[in-house]
Amino acid sequence: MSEQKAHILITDDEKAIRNTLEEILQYENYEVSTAESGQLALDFVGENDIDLMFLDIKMQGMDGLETLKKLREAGHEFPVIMISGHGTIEIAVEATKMGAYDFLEKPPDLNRLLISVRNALSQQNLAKEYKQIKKKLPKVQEIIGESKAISKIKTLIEKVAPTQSRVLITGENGTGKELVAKWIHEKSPRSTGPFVEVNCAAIPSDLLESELFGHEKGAFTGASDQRIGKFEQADGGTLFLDEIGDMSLEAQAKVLRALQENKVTRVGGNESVSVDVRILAATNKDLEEEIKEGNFREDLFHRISVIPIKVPPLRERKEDIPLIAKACLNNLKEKDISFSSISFSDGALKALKEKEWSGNVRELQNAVERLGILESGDEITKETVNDVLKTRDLKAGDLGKLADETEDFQDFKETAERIFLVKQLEKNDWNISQTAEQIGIQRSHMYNKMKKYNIER
Ligand SMILES: Nc1ncnc2c1ncn2[C@@H]1O[C@H](COP(=O)(O)OP(=O)(O)OP(=O)(O)O)[C@@H](O)[C@H]1O
Repeated sequence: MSEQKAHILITDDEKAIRNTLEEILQYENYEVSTAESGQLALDFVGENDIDLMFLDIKMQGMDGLETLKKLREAGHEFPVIMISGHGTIEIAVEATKMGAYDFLEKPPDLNRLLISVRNALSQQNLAKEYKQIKKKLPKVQEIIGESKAISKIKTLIEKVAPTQSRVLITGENGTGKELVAKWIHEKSPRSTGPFVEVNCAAIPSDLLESELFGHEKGAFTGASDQRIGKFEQADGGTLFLDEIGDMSLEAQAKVLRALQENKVTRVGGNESVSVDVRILAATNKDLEEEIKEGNFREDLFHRISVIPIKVPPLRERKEDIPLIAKACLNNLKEKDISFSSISFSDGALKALKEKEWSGNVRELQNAVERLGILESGDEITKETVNDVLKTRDLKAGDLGKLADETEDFQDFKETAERIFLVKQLEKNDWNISQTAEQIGIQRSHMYNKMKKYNIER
């Protein structure tokens, strides 16, 4: 936007003022519109782009301050210069509090008015530029780590991202598979298109088909409207099929057909729709093993795993643990000022490195947050790490040890309960309903307990 072409709206119920301002501003080569009431101004900015508004304070009907309030409530962020013949300091202060850029008294002094306009517009330009730059900055969390394994993955991402190849990302839970998928999208020519994720394990198999391919109105009970599926949503971008190893054989057959034909048919529909989608998939299962057991289609496996990327667990790249822990703490500091002065002692970082992180980076992230909250000083010490993470490391066989170490009955009961629940969930391959049924509690109760004890897969 060049300053000369800026569009200014003058809102004043006095015709003489509107005309004077219009003349001055048009002479300066601005595009000028006028409104004779607050309501008309609100209507106008709802339909037109403007860069600056002059707003009279005392008007019939909705006054200037109320109009300003409504503008801000509606999300309009352009600068507003208030004008008034009855200027008092109090009103000026109130207007400024509500986000007015400046306050001019009638009749406005020409020089003061033009300076205010120029300053307001250049500030507006800067704000717009800032927003654009921010939009262009990658929104994806950086992949932290300098281990050989992570460096290799970063190089691989650079190589495969610009291609159309399908990538299968494997690795344990919480290792960063989704993060890798996001970066492949971000660094690909499709980054301006959508990145759409489907967690195949979280959607019941009878609904997965409609989730992926959409449905026509009335296709099944409950399909009250037509809905487009994830394949169509991802048109021009990337579709990330997370936990693909958990997809039913029926859904696998349909996905295979969609991949072969680059077309999808909505559930209950007759016509197929062409889609331009790049597929990335991830799983924590060994798909070759699943094929042997008849749970995964070999033909689909070959289609999706043109480029395999294996993300190793944290225990195989221990040197990355301190780096990731520090990055997690920095992220927390950005989000929450109460963490701003906390840091790790060298001993604490070393202690973190020695822990078993079966939940990988996700577990480490949660642990760092817990440590940040529970540390009473400014430095997270080795002692706090060992203390806070102690119960987490206890295995079922350590109950005797736990009883020895715990003095408080409530503490003991809760820790034992946590160990029991994790064990049962593991036994049931983290199927929450199944676990709840097996141990004889309600599913909602199970969810509450998992939340209480911060249990995650
Ligand atoms: N190398 C890394 N650097 C920084 N953050 C990471 C790294 N790896 C993973 N993370 C973060 O850890 C969390 C878990 O990662 P992500 O969801 O990608 O794992 P995942 O393997 O897809 O997990 P799941 O199998 O449970 O779906 C995310 O918040 C992610 O941003």
